[in-house]
Amino acid sequence: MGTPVVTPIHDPLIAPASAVQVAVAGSDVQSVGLVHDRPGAVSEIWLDELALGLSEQGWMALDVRARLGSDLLAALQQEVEILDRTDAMQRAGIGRGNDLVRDRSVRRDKIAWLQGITAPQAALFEFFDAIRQGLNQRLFLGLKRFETHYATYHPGDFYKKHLDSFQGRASRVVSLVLYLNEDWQAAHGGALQVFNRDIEYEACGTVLPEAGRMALFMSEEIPHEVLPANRTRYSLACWFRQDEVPLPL
Ligand SMILES: O=C(O)CCC(=O)C(=O)O
Ligand SMILES: [Fe+2]
Repeated sequence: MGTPVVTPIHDPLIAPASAVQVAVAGSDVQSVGLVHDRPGAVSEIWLDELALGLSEQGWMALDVRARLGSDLLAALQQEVEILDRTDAMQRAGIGRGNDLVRDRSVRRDKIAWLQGITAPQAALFEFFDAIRQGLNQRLFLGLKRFETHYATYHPGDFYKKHLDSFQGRASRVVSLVLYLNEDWQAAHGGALQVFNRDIEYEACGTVLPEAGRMALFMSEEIPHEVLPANRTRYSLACWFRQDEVPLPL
């Protein structure tokens, strides 16, 4: 069952310095192009499901391959592979500012923040913003924006059990992880282990990082862990935030 200790994790230092402000307060009433351009990508019924999963269980795993399309998934996969191969990804840290700790006993992944500038990223950002608006309309979370980074876990890499946000910080409120690995088998390790929000040492779900799988959970409530991978593991993490500008914790 692993260690019963939950390590609350601050935001990483390598904050998106030029984070794209994708949302402007009050813009929730506007509809998102994606909803109209690609019917079915983000439907009202699907958003209802997400809101229900988050409010009832605090987390859920689902398949979004058909919603995003295989071409977009493949394009994102290609981007992260290139970033990884060209050493453009930086070792992820824990904490912010002077408190940053690159503690390799806690997490070993490498990350690169997305700016939403390339065509695949722009399409993805549209998808994320439709989710942000849909959750706001249903759960009144007041999510102002999101930030997102690619992550690579090389063989042996892991991320120990943690929470993505401290309770009451009103920073990261909802976490989303999208996986980008074709043909991922259980034997490859690297699963996301999700723990019960009330009984922190009780594992309540496992998500294999197969391309098109998506995990969604409440950042302050759901302890989770990335088990050691024994094959390179690509993913994309996104946090929906209540604060408008990144403030030091
Ligand atoms: O990649 C995953 O499955 C989860 C990553 C994670 O927990 C994080 O980046 O905070
Ligand atoms: Fe996390």
